[in-house]
Amino acid sequence: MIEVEGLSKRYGPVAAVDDLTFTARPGRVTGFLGPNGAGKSTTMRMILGLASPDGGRALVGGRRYRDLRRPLCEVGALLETAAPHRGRTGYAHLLWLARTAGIGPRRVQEVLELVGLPDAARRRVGGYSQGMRQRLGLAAALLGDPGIVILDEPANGLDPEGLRWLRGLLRGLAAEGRTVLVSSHLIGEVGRTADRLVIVARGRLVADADTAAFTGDLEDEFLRMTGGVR
Ligand SMILES: Nc1ncnc2c1ncn2[C@@H]1O[C@H](COP(=O)(O)OP(=O)(O)OP(=O)(O)O)[C@@H](O)[C@H]1O
Repeated sequence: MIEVEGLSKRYGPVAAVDDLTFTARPGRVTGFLGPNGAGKSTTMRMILGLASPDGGRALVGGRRYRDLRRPLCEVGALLETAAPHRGRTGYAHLLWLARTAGIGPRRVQEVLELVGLPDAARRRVGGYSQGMRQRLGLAAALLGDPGIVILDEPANGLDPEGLRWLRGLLRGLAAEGRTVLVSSHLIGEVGRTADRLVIVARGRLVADADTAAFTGDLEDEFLRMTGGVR
């Protein structure tokens, strides 16, 4: 479970996140949607202890991220900014991450297969396509077999086959009882996968409902809700 309660963060005059409250529950894919600059990445960074809130709090499994004893095994994250070293192979990158968390090499092989990268794993990351880098990032997020998965724009760089694969992966993770929070500015893509949609605009919550409750054209509703805030 991820609990965000009254979370706020300002950057100078910009209220990046403004009194935001929502919950992402286990066994569900929660889509975290909003236009560019809506505050999605800032929220995820605060959940992961990478930015400090000016107000409110974010809990993962009932605790603050920085209080987790084995963070990689409790919360897996894919962030847009977390780029692996280009000169390393995908395998070496994951092995290095695994070692920092006391995870064995067998799990590295497992996650590489899970994300469809076993052959590319011995090549240097610098030669990867954007889609392959996303898959490597997903492999890193899943390395510790975490019960909570937080993914910032995981669909970026994926081709249609990759998007279909990602949908299956996310549904599978939720079916295993994990909490899955996925940000996107692509409403159509997330609407096909998520059970629940949390929509933000200019740092504020504008909708928090089951996907099934959105009965009209999802894109029209999204644009209507996110266009006229304030
Ligand atoms: N480190 C920072 N310094 C200054 N302003 C920032 C910083 N990080 C984010 N912002 C600002 O906060 C607001 C929210 O940004 P954020 O990246 O969280 O949005 P987002 O919803 O993730 O957008 P996108 O879909 O484009 O990634 C934006 O106005 C952004 O310019």
